[in-house]
Amino acid sequence: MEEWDLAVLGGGTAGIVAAKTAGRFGARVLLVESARTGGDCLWTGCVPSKSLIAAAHAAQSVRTADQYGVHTSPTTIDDAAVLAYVRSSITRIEPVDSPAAISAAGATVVAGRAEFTGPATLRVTDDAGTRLARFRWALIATGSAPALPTVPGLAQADPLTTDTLWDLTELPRRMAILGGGPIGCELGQALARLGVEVTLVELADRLLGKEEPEVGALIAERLRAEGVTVVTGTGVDRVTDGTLHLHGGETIEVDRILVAAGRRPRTTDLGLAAAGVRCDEQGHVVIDDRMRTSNRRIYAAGDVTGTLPFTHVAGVQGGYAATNALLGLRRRIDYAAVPWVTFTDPEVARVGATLAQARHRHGTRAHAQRLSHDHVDRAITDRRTDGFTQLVSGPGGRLLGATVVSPRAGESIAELAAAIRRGAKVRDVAGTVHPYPTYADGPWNASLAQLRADLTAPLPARATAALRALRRALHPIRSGNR
Ligand SMILES: Cc1cc2nc3c(=O)[nH]c(=O)nc-3n(C[C@H](O)[C@H](O)[C@H](O)COP(=O)(O)OP(=O)(O)OC[C@H]3O[C@@H](n4cnc5c(N)ncnc54)[C@H](O)[C@@H]3O)c2cc1C
Ligand SMILES: NC(=O)c1ccc[n+]([C@@H]2O[C@H](COP(=O)([O-])OP(=O)(O)OC[C@H]3O[C@@H](n4cnc5c(N)ncnc54)[C@H](O)[C@@H]3O)[C@@H](O)[C@H]2O)c1
Repeated sequence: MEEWDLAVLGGGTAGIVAAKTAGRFGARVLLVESARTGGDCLWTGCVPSKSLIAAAHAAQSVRTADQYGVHTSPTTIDDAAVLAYVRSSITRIEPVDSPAAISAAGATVVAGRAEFTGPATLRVTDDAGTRLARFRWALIATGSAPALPTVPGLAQADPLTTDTLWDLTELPRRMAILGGGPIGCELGQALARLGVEVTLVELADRLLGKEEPEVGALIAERLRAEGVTVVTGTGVDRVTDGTLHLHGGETIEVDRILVAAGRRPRTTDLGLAAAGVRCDEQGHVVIDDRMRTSNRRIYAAGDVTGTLPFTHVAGVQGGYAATNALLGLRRRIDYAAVPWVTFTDPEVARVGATLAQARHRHGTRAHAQRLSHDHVDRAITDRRTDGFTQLVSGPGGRLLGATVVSPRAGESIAELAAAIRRGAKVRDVAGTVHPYPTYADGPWNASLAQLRADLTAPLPARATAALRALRRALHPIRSGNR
């Protein structure tokens, strides 16, 4: 039977980073991938969606050029060319995630399905048959797949998911999207900008329910202004012949349905019971802060764990899991300082606690400083004052969380993540000089506003008055030119 230091199940971001890390340590590493290395991010997630968003952004820039005095002829969208552009981005990034690149880092890549047969053994099934392998450590990195809600008639309507959307050769004229989370909002806006008549249906009362409450309303308003029909607080009762029947009795006629209603972990048929690996009620593999499962030889990383389902988290978890297993280290992620971005326009960038979460923990000592981007010069020169920055602080002015809504908000959030990671205070952000005029003035101006507010509190105000009086006494104004 083959023997490996580390066996990796799944060749998405988590698996690839783990395999490359372990390979570079000189370990004997096996990576088994059942579909194509690169996983969700490369083939069906981040890369195609951000490319579609780039095309949609170009269309919108042309459409709104008039406001800057730039006059253009009506925009025409060439669906086939847009979709070819999306595929070209995948092709450009794919070599980094290819079997050749993973092998070059010292790991062995096998195309096949992996499943545990015991606490330290695997079965790998490929075209040639099955083989057994023994491992010292293993990493479960099998990711997640789109979840289909149980709506009568939905499955028969041949709904699209983000697994199949990218296979289209032309865009439908009318599309309903079920789910107003990051996928529904990002793709809903992009598809509408590319000429699709989009209806976005969200079961909950607001879009982007994990963000600060005002974010959902702001994004809904923006989507509506761009022609998207946004329906919140209602679901779909059934689907018949291209018609969605909503809870309230309203009907919507569409050509295609895109389901963006969350994801489920890929943990069935992995032999987890035989391996002694525990899952939670949703099927996510339960891990501790070192990414170890209930079987101490087996680690898990990425979407399959149900922690924060983002590529950057999957990669770091994969790298740390490999390091912890092979070198016996105790590397942990500081989840309170992990940022993420929803790539709508404006972007919604977030790190750490919302105000409600901070209040839950610190009561009235938690505080939010909010700044409208009406006060950010770059937003004014770009005519993009529709965003805001909110800094959430706790006892002693420590920064606990932040939300930035603006163009390029994703670029502004990293400094706030670094500040939270360092345990910095809002006044530390204020004390850092930022370049003018940038969208980073949002966080900076918010922190300065907080500092000004703090200085008007009774104690600092008295200290300032005392210092001012002392300085006046020491430096009297003299008459004449001496
Ligand atoms: C439309 C969309 C847009 C997104 N945009 C962003 C974004 O902008 N930024 C961001 O950070 N995140 C984004 N995400 C989330 C991101 O794609 C995921 O968090 C990330 O890809 C998870 O990586 P992973 O390695 O955990 O899983 P995956 O990438 O899903 O990889 C798992 C791999 O395991 C393989 N596998 C499964 N079972 C087996 C088995 N038994 N044996 C062998 N192989 C197996 C699968 O084929 C797959 O290749 C987006 C997701 C979607 C759907
Ligand atoms: N920019 C990014 O980082 C990015 C982009 C896209 C996706 N992702 C990740 O991918 C994952 C999946 O995204 P998602 O948007 O599918 O999931 P999600 O769970 O974040 O949102 C799904 C939404 O669908 C709604 N919903 C559920 N059932 C419904 C129904 N029957 N009808 C109408 N609405 C329904 C839910 O209330 C929820 O708001 C997320 O965890 C996200 O973090 C990240």
